Amino acid sequence: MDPQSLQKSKTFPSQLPLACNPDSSIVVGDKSLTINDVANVARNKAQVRLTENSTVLQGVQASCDYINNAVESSQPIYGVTTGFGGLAHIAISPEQASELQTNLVWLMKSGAGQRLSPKDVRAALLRANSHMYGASGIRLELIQRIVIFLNAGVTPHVREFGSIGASGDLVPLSYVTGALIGLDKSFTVDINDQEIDAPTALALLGLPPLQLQPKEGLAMMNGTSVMTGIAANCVYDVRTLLALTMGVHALIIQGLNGSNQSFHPFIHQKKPHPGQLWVAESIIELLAGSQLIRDELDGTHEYHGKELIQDRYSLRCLPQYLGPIIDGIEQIGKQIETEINSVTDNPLIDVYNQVSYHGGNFMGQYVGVSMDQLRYYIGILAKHIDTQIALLVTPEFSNGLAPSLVGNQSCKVNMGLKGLQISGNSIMSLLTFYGNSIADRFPTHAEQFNQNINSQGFNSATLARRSVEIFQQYMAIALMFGVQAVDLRTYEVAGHYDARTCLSPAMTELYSTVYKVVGKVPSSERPYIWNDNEQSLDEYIARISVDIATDGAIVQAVNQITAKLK
Ligand SMILES: O=C(O)/C=C/c1ccccc1
Repeated sequence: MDPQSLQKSKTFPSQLPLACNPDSSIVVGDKSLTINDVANVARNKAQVRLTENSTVLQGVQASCDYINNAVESSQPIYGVTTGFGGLAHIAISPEQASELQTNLVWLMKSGAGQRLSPKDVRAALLRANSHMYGASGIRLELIQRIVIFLNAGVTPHVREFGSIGASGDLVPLSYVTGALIGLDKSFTVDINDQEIDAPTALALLGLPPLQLQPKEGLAMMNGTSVMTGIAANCVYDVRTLLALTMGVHALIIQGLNGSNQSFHPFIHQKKPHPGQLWVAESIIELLAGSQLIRDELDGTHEYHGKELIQDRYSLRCLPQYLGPIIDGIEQIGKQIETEINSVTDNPLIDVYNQVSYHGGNFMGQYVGVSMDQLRYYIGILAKHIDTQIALLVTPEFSNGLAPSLVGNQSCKVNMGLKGLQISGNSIMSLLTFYGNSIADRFPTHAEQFNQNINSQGFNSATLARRSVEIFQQYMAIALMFGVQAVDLRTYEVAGHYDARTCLSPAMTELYSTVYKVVGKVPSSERPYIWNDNEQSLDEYIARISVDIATDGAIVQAVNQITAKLK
């Protein structure tokens, strides 16, 4: 077919009116979407609209025309005029081509376990982006429904188990598809934290139930969008957690009266890995102006014959340790963005040349392997912080801080942050355990041996989601240690506990916010924790971790660090 005629002759259903301001919308179908775009839609409810670019819209329609022609002329195309997977030898008549697609939704409605969070399902609805490439044979009307659901805050309920991540996320996406078309009352959605059935939701949106056409079930369900949506949200969260990790180290180094010398550019230019350079530069900025550190950037060595002349590795080698993690997470981000902007179903239609290709873009191996790596990185980030905390609480290594960072030492029953450390120790072990891989544990016999290699990408992503949530709890503990440590160090240096006067300016906002979130203000009289019986530390952990998980004030306090991460 002449591509020129494609552009001229096709007509398209008019766009449904959307309740949104098009200027601030995220446009799907024009350009590549970023992880930030996806997170913005998923968490901040940014509005979405489809491109009006006529070439793109014509491509979508042309892919449907291709499928319809193939069905009418009884051409054999996998999953359109044949059965699925290990049953792909079964011929399907044109009369049953539509029923085949609806049936796929029913047979894949076999998920188990809890529901995924609305923000992860919303991220998955960026499947619309994949369909706008015009290679899937799915009607614009169905793609528009995804956008309508997103903008109206209607989120299909999807279960946490059921995808091996090979033929994409068939089981999870069956729930999305069934809800979009209003197939049955057993498909349910969330609207404003309320559960309603999908047909009722469609009625509220003023939409009729939709009959799937040939290829449309496969196009909707045979892709990586759920694992990719979860992964995008996890990468977004981990960038925040990386920035907070830098903040925690900057507090702890000050608490330990560490030196800034090991971050000198001379050292890192001699081993110029991008991540290592970035960490060293950033830590120098985060420590600048502190009265709590040993300022040795000029090459002098403060030495009184008592302490080691140089810091222990968890401080001195911080850029070399964190560098590969920074670089690795940047690489993961790039891979997830490529996956977001990919067509991940099968077969794919080349409307320009009027052919279709059998392939396997639904294999979620990039997500599986990258989320394995993400969890591994989270584990070793936590282990590093755990080591720093061990230095803080042990007088032999803390350069003069009270054991277990006890606040009021005159009260002998005070044991300080002992419980908090043990709680953190228990979480760190979990995080390193979650760092184990799952991509290599795939069943080799799945689906009549058709899916005999598979990615586990969905499981890897849901494990990453859990690992992120646990790390948020851990981060709350780490921040409490950092704040208590700088308060106690301030007392050593200045004879009072208000660290704002001695701390590096770059760290004062994070410091003050960790106070504010638990309803306290820094004071010269007392550190963050004074007597053990004056507060419930578990409530502090809960408040701080909720703030982190909801992009609250603590996250805003490290915005400048996050902005420098790619
Ligand atoms: O082999 C494929 O391309 C797809 C397999 C499959 C299996 C079951 C349902 C849908 C797709």
